[in-house]
Amino acid sequence: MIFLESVTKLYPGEKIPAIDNLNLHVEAGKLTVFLGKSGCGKSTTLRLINRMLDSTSGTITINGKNIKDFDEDSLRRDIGYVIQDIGLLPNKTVEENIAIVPKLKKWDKEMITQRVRDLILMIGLDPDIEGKKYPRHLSGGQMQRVGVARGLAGNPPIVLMDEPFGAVDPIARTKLQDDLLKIQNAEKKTICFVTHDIDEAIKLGDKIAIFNEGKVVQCDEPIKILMRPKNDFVKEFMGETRVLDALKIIKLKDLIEDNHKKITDENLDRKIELNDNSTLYSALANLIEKNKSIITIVDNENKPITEVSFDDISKYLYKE
Ligand SMILES: Nc1ncnc2c1ncn2[C@@H]1O[C@H](COP(=O)(O)OP(=O)(O)OP(=O)(O)O)[C@@H](O)[C@H]1O
Repeated sequence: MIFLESVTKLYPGEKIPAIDNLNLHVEAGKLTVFLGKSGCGKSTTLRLINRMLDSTSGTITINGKNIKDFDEDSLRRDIGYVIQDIGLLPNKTVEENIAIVPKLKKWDKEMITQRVRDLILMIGLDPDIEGKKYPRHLSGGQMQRVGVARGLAGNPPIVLMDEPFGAVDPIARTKLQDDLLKIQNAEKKTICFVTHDIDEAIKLGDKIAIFNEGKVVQCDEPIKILMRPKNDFVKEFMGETRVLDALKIIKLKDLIEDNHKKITDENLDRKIELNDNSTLYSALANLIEKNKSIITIVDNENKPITEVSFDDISKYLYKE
């Protein structure tokens, strides 16, 4: 849905382009994380997409149409933009801040009130309490939430988020990430999300685009980035614990569906209860803890379903 083809951006007066012949395909309805070290061109790429910046060369299309052929104002209204320093208007309440784009889009009053209310609830605040407050009366984390709500308010199909949770403490950040995932599940926006936090990228991304020196080196599902890094740069960037990170995101039930074995040992001393959140990491931790090579998987009534060995985990991790 968003295609960047051979895009280059040379800032005026600079010798080295910030974006250098970059190619990227951002899929519709998915959250694509732009991940990379400081200065590798993530924010510049975001700003090229909503034309806050114009490229020096190359083509960017949205749904097949060159972004240069869109009316600039309507392009920006249809692309939500959430930044770390969210710039809420201080003289407007939370609900008024969130209502800005719907008002610009001339939605009817009732629709605006409903959308604003729904969003305030979705970001875990109370429309009748925080909704009536001014930004200076909110905590940093609450302000970030309002920034996210404001970016989504006009129901834009595309949302660009530039380190939106960078300035909050780790606990508030985890909650913000969980809420974003919930909202994304319901709204299925095309989101480009900039971060340099690997854990955040793995948790949020349907896809992760790894940036280096103004180029996208690899754009894939998190599991592929972790287990099939395209080159040494990606491998090193994801770090020496990348295999453990992969174990944490692979569901145990996926391995079991793929590899259903009969129970050979009824010893329930080495068991793990299967639920939707069980991962290969929990299975492996259990194997190590019990110092065994096979573990029995039971359902929530303690009935054995199957068994999983160390080898099964290792094979599944590396399967094509
Ligand atoms: N207005 C500007 N004029 C000149 N150079 C710029 C300008 N903005 C950014 N750059 C340079 O372009 C390169 C890419 O910057 P960009 O902000 O896109 O990187 P980034 O990956 O988003 O970094 P960070 O994670 O630190 O925000 C950097 O070398 C930066 O110094």
